[in-house]
Order: sequence, then structure tokens, then C-alpha cells
Amino acid sequence: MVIESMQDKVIIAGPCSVETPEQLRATVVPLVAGGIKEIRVGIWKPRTRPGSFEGLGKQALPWVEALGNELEVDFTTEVARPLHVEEALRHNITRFWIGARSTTNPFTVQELAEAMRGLKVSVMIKNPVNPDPALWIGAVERMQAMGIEDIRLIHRGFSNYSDTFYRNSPMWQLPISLKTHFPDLPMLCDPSHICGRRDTLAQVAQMAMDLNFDGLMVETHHQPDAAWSDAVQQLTPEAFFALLKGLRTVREAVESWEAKKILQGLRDAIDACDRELMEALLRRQNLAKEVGLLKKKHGVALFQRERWKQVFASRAEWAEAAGLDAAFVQHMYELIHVHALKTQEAALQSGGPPSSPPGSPKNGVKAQLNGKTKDGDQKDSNPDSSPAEGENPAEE
Ligand SMILES: O=C(O)C(=O)C[C@]1(C(=O)O)C=C[C@@H](O)C=C1
Repeated sequence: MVIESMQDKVIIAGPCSVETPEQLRATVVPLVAGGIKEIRVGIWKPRTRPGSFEGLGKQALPWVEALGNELEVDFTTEVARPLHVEEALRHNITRFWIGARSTTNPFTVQELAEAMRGLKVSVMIKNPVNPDPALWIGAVERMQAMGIEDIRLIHRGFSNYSDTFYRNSPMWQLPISLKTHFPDLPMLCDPSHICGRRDTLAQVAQMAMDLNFDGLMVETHHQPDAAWSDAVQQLTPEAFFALLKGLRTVREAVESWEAKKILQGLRDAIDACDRELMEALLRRQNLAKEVGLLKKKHGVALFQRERWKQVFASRAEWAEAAGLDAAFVQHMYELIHVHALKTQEAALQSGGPPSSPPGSPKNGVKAQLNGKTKDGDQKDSNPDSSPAEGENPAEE
């Protein structure tokens, strides 16, 4: 690999789509000369709306096979149907990826897994278009059940309803959660599909490196502006190598004894902060419960639009004044509010009194935090659980 610092990473690059033998060669030769060992190419392209370029299909396979043999490089392509797998295998392509739309559909994933049953193939599984970790996990399990061992994950971001800064929101907590679930599967980042534009690719690729992702998959084209698909997000091979050169890579863990000691001190302080946060959250929850019971007594709606508008706006102002990110704090308050309503509803249903005496719940809070109560929503506190019903995962 030309880029020294990327030695330990899996770096995959190549055109969004194969267009002509000339375009394929002009794009791939400089990538291979730069040390790239695995080339991505789109042959079958799932397009959201009809009428866009849907890939050349099997016509492109002989070109890919011939160039692979000549340059001694591996090609990887997206497969969405068992027929794609069969046709690619006929041309010695044994590396595949499953696209975000396919990952969403367990029938499709199952059919693809069965088409690869027992074969020595490599499969990369992109996250589903919707932020549902269970679908992503399920796709891996379906592949594993067919004896496929070489499995990697690709984080390509999650669909947005409206136009946002990203083409697909990164929602970094989801790949982090998958990495926690499957610690041995390499996690690659696809900044091209997250960004949907060239100028922000480096920033997202750097975030992936800082999170210690295992590699990158980047769309490249010798003449990006003339590309038949994804023109605005592809990089020339030169720009791609410049991007790689500019990335800072990180170590898995701190090595020096001195730094380890400092780190431990900081982590202890974070633990203390989080304990204070828990106490404050529990105090707030108990107060909300009391309000809920008061509302029940007086036949008042749990959701109080005006009060909530005021809380939501003022917390953002307080956050800004305190030097915190207002959007982050607002998102946190959306979760807190929904949870307060759930807590109030539960208290109403059970009809019981609040779990700590009105007024000064401090000792009660301490006791509860020490495990002397059954209060608290276990499901929400599980770091591996998917976003709670009705709650959107955080945007960056
Ligand atoms: O002030 C209230 O009425 C509450 O119940 C508290 C609270 C909150 O969590 O701050 C919860 C629900 C309401 O919609 C508004 C505010």
C-alpha cells in the first residue's frame, strides 16, 4: 500500500458503476498502481426510481474478469438476487456486498445466503436503509448459518425523510452497537454514500478512523463529473489518494504508563459525573411522577404543550449559556420528556404513590440508585437495545 499509515486497514475503491471497458481501466489502473488490492464495481444497481442508470448487468462481467486477471486484483460487486451471485461466480468474482435495500428484506437476504451456501466467498453487509440494528444483525446471522466465514460490515448511513447535510445520516451509534455485538467482524465505512458529495468525504472518513473502523470503501471514477451514476460523490483516483494521505489513524488503546494513569483519573471523574447525572435524572423522574398523580387527581392531560414548549426552549438556552451543544441537549430532552410521560402513565395505571416522599427525594434517590427499588426503565438502559419505540436515534 502506498499510504503507510493505512497498512492495517482494508481499503476498497472503484467506480460506482462499470460503464465501458475504457472507463473501468482508466479508473482501476491508477488505484492498483497506488496499492489498492480490492476494487468495488457496480454491475447491478438498485435504483429508487425507474429511469436512472441501473447498471450494465452481465455484459460488464467479462470486462471485470479480464481486468482482474491482468492486474491481479480482486473485484467486489453488489448482488441483490441469487442470479447475480451465479453470474458473478461464472466470471470468477467471489467477493460480494449486500446493499442497504437488500439488507432491509429478510427474504432477499435469505435467498442470497442460500445461493452462497457452503461457498468460499467473501460477503460485505451494508447497514439497512432504516436504523434497525436487528435487521443488520439478522443478515449476518443468515450468512453465518450458511457457513460463510468471511463476513464484513459496511456502514453507509441511514435514509433521511428530508434534505439534510448528509445524503444518509451516519448515526454512528448504530455501527458502534454492531461492532459491540460482533467484535470480530471488520467494520468498514462508506463515506461516499453517507456524504453524497465530495467535499465532506474527508471529514466522515476521519471520524471513521478516529472510531477505529477497520477500513473504508470509497467511490472513485477517472472523470467523476461524467459518471453515469453518483457523479457528485465520486473522487478521481488522485483525489482519493490525497484523502487517504490526509487521514490520521489511531491506536486501539493507550500504551504509555504515564498516559494510562492520566486516562484512569479522567475515567474515574467521568464515572463520578455519571453518578451525579443518574441522581439528577432519578430526582426528575420522581418529580414528574408526582406531577402525573396530581394531574390524575384533577383530570388533566399528561402532555402539557405550553409547559413542554417552554421547557424545550429554555433548556436549549441554558445549554448554550453553559457552553453545551444546544441540539444535543434538545435531543436529550426529547427522550427525557417521552420518558417522563411514560413514567407518569405507568404511575397512573398502577395508581400508586410516588416512590419517594414529596419535596426532598435525595435519600430516596440514593437508595433507589443503590438498587433498593424496582423503579427505572430497564429496557432503555440497555446499551445494546435498539432506539426506544417512537424515539428517533440521535443525529450527529
Ligand atoms: O410540567 C408538567 O406538566 C409535567 O408533567 C412535566 C413534563 C416534563 O417532563 O418536564 C412532562 C410532561 C409534560 O408534557 C410537560 C412537562
